[in-house]
Amino acid sequence: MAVAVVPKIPTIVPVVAAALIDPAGRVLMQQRRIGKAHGGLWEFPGGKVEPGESLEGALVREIAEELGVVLTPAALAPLSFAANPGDPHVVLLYTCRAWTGEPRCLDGEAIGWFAADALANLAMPPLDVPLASAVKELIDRCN
Ligand SMILES: Nc1nc2c([nH]c(=O)n2[C@@H]2O[C@H](COP(=O)(O)OP(=O)(O)OP(=O)(O)O)[C@@H](O)[C@H]2O)c(=O)[nH]1
Repeated sequence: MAVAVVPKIPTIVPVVAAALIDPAGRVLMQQRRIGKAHGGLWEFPGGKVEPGESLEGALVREIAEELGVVLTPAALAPLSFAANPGDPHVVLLYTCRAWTGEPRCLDGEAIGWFAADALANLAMPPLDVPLASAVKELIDRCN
């Protein structure tokens, strides 16, 4: 009897990230520190979910660490996720339009606010390309 060979995949690493959208419809992006994986590329702020954390709890923690702002949990809305064969990371993207404080660059190389049309011009990790498109579509519909 033939036995199906199921290719093994690396253990999945869940990553939560946030598209902070301001009242003008601009999106906050963060440039990764030079020297890290994907260094110098622009991504959505966030990071890996730690054992025992909820997705939203991890996102609130990461955003506080990276930007010094407190996200309003009720304002977090799941938008999309992205994964690629061979890459263990799965990025789960939320949008958020309400937070407390002024975002500051505490962890990345730089942060910036970008119009939806400008997102496609940024150099990004591969997983962020479809996520940025989903954010642009949302903003084009809503703003
Ligand atoms: N935060 C974030 N990470 C992303 C995005 N897209 C993407 O491919 N990643 C990848 O997902 C992984 C997240 O790792 P991270 O380094 O930000 O997470 P962390 O803060 O928990 O990290 P640490 O373990 O290095 O301290 C990185 O390999 C990163 O390149 C994104 O939009 N946001």
